[in-house]
Amino acid sequence: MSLPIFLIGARGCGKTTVGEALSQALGYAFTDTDHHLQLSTQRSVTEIVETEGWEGFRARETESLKAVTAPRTVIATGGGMILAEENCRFMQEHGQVIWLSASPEVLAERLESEPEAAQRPTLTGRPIADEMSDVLRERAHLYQAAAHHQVNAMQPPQCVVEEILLSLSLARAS
Ligand SMILES: Nc1ncnc2c1ncn2[C@@H]1O[C@H](COP(=O)(O)OP(=O)(O)O)[C@@H](O)[C@H]1O
Ligand SMILES: O=C(O)C1=C[C@@H](OP(=O)(O)O)[C@@H](O)[C@H](O)C1
Ligand SMILES: [Mg+2]
Repeated sequence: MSLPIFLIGARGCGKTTVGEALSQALGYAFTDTDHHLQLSTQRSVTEIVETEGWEGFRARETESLKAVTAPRTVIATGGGMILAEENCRFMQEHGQVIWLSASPEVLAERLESEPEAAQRPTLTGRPIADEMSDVLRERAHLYQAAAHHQVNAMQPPQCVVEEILLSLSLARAS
């Protein structure tokens, strides 16, 4: 199988961390839509949002998704990639879509210990634990609908990788 693999899920679920490890396990390239955006614009997510608003960032995110999609590539997407129907359709049509699922409590704990403010400007203006509850309430059904497979992201990264590999090989066998 050489189709791209798209990792989706909320901020802090491990798309970037697990994506790198998964790409090594498969001998695939690794790319991250936010990193691509930062490199191509020479600006951080926070800077883009400050100058162009979330609307501007979301339009650029869609372009970034299309630009990085290639065979034998693991693609870590930004947490809001599923907000546009167009992005969901594109990922479903071009590859395998994996949702890294985690509770708001686990996500908030990870984000509090490593906020990476330049990558993650606030989405709601609320404290991080409340924000992650709000975000999951709004988006869980979108992650679910977009994904071919859901995996438990509340385990060590290498175990998440194993679970993804298992889902993909089961999908191949069926
Ligand atoms: N499976 C995991 N277990 C524990 N910590 C994790 C795990 N995955 C990611 N992290 C940590 O959570 C934070 C966010 O991870 P990251 O990969 O940037 O998530 P995302 O790209 O989904 O926002 C980082 O500090 C990372 O080290
Ligand atoms: O959830 C979101 O809307 C966002 C998540 C971020 O990516 P990560 O999920 O990699 O943190 C980044 O794309 C941007 O701050 C918006
Ligand atoms: Mg990321």
